[in-house]
Amino acid sequence: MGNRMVIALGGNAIQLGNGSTAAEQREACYHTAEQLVSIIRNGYEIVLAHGNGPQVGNIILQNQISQCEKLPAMPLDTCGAMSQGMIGYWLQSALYEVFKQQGIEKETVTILTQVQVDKEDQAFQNPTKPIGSFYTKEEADKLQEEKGYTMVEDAGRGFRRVVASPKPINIIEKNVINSLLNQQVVVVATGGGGIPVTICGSHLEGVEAVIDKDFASEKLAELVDAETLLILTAVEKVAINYGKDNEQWLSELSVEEAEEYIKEKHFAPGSMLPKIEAAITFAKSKPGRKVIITSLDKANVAVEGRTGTVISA
Ligand SMILES: Nc1ncnc2c1ncn2[C@@H]1O[C@H](COP(=O)(O)OP(=O)(O)O)[C@@H](O)[C@H]1O
Ligand SMILES: NC(=O)OP(=O)(O)O
Repeated sequence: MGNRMVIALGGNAIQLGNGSTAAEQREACYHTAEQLVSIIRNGYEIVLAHGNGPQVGNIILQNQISQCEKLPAMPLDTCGAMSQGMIGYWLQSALYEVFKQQGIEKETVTILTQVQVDKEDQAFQNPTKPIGSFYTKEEADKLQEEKGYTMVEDAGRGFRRVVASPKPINIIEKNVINSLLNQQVVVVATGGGGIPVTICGSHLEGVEAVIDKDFASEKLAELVDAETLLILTAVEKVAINYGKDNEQWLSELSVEEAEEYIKEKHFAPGSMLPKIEAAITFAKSKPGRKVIITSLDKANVAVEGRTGTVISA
């Protein structure tokens, strides 16, 4: 098996600030493709995973605004599938262009990915995953009353809808993803954490949830036997005492240290915490596996070992 890497793209790889038009998000994806090209050129077998929080929330809203008898709103699993197709298209198109410009003979394909979850997962009783736009308190109260949404305050930035976020158990399309990697194809997979499904006999049942993309990327990295999980976000390194006077940026983090820092609450739930939890799971899953957390613009330098936070057993 070659040198495999799963790259989990954070929100800013697809959407910069509030730029939510197709042109603006395509521009962000093009920038992402430019940042990743030298890693791809260096011979890694790459799977790109990505989030979908803002996009799936917007698809749901578009569905509801246009809803009428002849245009029924689609359920959340189907909206998740739409977001995978849309973002996969933008990434495929951006990589096609950058490969052509740089004379790289590679193809990219997006796999619509279904991810198995447990229907008894406690997450269904306690929705925690913020999706879509931010609202004022008054707007949030109205949505809660009219649509029955659960709305919560999100890190001082306003109110957002939260949905269930069960843990990924298995990736239904793992074999085809592995085959494509063996053929040196760049694969976009498990977008938006994957489409959550439960297995009911011979039937896959889509469920109303959004899986965390860091946990899904970790599962994917295990199932394709990757050596590295590269988590790209908005910060160059992980910090302890983040945002405080005694903030300390970390270059290396052992699993034991990470577990201790979680207990001391150094990582914000819903943002850095799932990345660290995913990193611990992956680093523990097999000797030699490591996770790098860094920013999109430092991805190359971090893969060369010159920045980022490396988490290993
Ligand atoms: N301990 C920490 N160290 C570094 N960043 C942290 C920490 N705790 C919270 N963060 C915040 O978490 C953000 C990453 O989470 P988020 O924006 O949700 O991820 P994503 O890039 O996957 O969309 C960082 O940009 C940073 O603002
Ligand atoms: N599905 C998911 O985790 O998306 P975000 O990373 O955009 O929140």
